[in-house]
Amino acid sequence: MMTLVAPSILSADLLKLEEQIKAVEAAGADMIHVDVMDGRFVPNITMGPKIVEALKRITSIPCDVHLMIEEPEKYIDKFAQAGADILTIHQEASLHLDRNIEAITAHDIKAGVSLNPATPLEQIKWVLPKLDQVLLMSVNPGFGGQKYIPYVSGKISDLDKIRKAGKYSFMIQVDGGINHSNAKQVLDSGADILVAGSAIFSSKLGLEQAIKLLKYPSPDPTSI
Ligand SMILES: O=C(CO)[C@H](O)[C@H](O)COP(=O)(O)O
Ligand SMILES: [Co+2]
Repeated sequence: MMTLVAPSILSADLLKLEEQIKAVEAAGADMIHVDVMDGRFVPNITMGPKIVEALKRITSIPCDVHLMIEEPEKYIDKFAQAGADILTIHQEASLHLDRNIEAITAHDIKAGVSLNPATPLEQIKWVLPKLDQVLLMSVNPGFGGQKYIPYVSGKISDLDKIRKAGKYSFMIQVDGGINHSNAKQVLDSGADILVAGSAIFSSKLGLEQAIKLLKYPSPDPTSI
């Protein structure tokens, strides 16, 4: 399976957003990851549907919206109408997870569910057949630039085994602390989509090389 890369604009230069989005698209980014934070589910506040609407005017790659908000049911319609192509909600924030997934798919867009690092896979067992994407957080959500939590690699491979055993079609997206040194082992564990913010937008290598090295990671990062 081809590795997909989703640059998180949380780490982009907001004053150069259009230029940077076009640059990552040209460099081979597969989707744009938009981190929505409400200051309640996570201790940070970021962007809303207006950003999604604006992005849709300047890029043709899918808009992958990661909702880190309480009561996501209040905003599903708004983000879908703004143009989200993939809408991911957190299991921990969803009292009625199944109903929320149905609300997303009713818009004919892809539905994802995300789990915090310590949340067991068991929590989403029964909805796996309904999902297009499972987003495994590999940092505690809220901020870019944090360190990858090593035990998440075991969780990725457990989910990959569950996917194979159940013949499910969801993609496994991993988000948080992904860089050129750990990308290969995250992919080897079973991930399909790597979300990366600081490893792309804060890279000294430039956007193009930064994306290329995530898509085709070297087995020996010290050789980069
Ligand atoms: O959801 C997120 C944080 O909650 C971000 O997508 C993630 O942290 C990306 O940033 P980085 O690659 O710098 O860790
Ligand atoms: Co994210």
